[in-house]
Amino acid sequence: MATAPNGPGAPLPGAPLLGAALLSVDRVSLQYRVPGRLVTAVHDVSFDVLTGDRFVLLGPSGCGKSSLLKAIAGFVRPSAGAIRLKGEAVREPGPDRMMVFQDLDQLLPWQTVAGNVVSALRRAGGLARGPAEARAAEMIERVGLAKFADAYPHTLSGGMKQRAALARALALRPAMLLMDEPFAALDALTRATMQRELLGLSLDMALTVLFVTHSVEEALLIGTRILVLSAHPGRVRAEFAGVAPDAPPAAKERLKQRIEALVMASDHLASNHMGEPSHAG
Ligand SMILES: Nc1ncnc2c1ncn2[C@@H]1O[C@H](COP(=O)(O)OP(=O)(O)OP(=O)(O)O)[C@@H](O)[C@H]1O
Repeated sequence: MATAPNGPGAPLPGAPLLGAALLSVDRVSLQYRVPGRLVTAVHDVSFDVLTGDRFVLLGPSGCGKSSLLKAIAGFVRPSAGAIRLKGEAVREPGPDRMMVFQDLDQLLPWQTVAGNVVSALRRAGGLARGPAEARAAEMIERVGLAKFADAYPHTLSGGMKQRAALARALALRPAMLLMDEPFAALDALTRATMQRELLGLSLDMALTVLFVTHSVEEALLIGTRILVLSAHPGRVRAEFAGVAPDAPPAAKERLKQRIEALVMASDHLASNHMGEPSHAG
């Protein structure tokens, strides 16, 4: 486990009270078999996510962030190491780990916003229609989409589609919300609004969030902790405690510069080692 250079374990002012390790990623490597070779996506990665964390995986394109999230969601099996949620090995997808993707078209197009949430609650959550409809209405209200509960996805803006996807994920009351660059496809203004809303929701609902991004600014805005991965294949470079929202701008800028320098150094290292050790025959 990497140490946090700016104060390991110290809770941020205004941050949720962090609890015990909810998720443990222990020396995980992920490989894909493609014709004639193996592609190593991440190598020997370890970290813990605590209850109440907004834990950010930060790294350049191709460093294996999405692959790690997919493995935690249970879609991809590690080639080495172990992933445990509440001490139990993760073997398959489950409603305790709901994912929101970057893709703006992750809703079922033939169902309304409410229909999408109710379907998920009935299928994955095992709820009867009545309770599913009540819980869906509550979540849709929470994400600010009450007036659009009966709208079909193609009539919604990108931000509204992501709100609906968030409502669907949160309605299942997952132990952990997995977010794979969920705001990357939105315009800058909507992205900033959604980031603020996610922070508000995570505090109101005491969410545990694992958030993937390649934006240092977004990582600093969202993260209570930030794990920096090297370029392909991803390895842990360092873990940082985030900055409190009310921290002096100079403190934020200093941390931003340290993280940016690390990300740039990783990129540089990777481009000097092209073709090395990521691929094995
Ligand atoms: N299904 C797959 N089959 C083969 N290789 C894959 C597959 N998925 C990902 N990879 C490879 O694994 C590596 C990591 O990819 P991944 O998408 O996890 O990175 P990422 O950090 O999320 O990238 P980005 O920020 O661009 O989304 C890349 O080299 C990619 O080509």
